[in-house]
Amino acid sequence: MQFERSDIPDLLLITPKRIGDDRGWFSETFREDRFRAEAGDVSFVQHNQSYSRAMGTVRGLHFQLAPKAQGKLVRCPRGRILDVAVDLRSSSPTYGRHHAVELSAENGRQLWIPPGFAHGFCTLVEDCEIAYLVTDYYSHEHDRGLNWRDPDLQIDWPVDEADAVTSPKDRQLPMLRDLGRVFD
Ligand SMILES: Cc1cn([C@H]2C[C@H](O)[C@@H](COP(=O)(O)OP(=O)(O)O[C@H]3O[C@H](C)C(=O)[C@H](O)[C@H]3O)O2)c(=O)[nH]c1=O
Repeated sequence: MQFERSDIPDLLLITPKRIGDDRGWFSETFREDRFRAEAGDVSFVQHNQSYSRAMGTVRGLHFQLAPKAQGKLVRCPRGRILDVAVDLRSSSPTYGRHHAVELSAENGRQLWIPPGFAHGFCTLVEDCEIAYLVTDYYSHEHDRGLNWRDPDLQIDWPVDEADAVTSPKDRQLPMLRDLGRVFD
């Protein structure tokens, strides 16, 4: 299992090893000891999975406010997505900056996104699933978001607004400049 630091401190890219044989391969996709050695004192309480039918589906950019802020360990066991995390920590030197990475069933890569970030993704093929561990329970009351189309974020999405499949909720999310201070 390989851990790589990204250009945004605290965001980690994880590539589990695959042990191949005549049947296929086996991979340890999570080990608490290795993960905590790299990410610190993190524990997970919920596991999520979502399926997106169409290529060009955009979910996000979402986060939960404190005290229900969530860290997320994201993987794509089916299909291929562009996964994006935006730093919303007001005290961070990389506030407002994002990291985008392709996660896929083929590359087996995972992205660790600590609390303090907005998270979203765009599907690159049809029939995609993402599966992710989170460090706090879902709370509708604390659920917030940032508009994926915000030009200030300078995210190079592989789909334009007219062709993207999005939820009504996501289409009405605020721009970063209107978000205010959400994380210290
Ligand atoms: C996140 C969540 C949602 N729900 C319910 C709420 C709605 O009735 C339904 C769909 O929720 P939503 O439209 O928020 O799902 P996504 O657009 O996939 O949102 C997620 O996708 C982005 C990329 C994320 O990082 C977050 O985990 C999460 O915001 O599932 C639950 O019951 N539990 C949950 O943990």
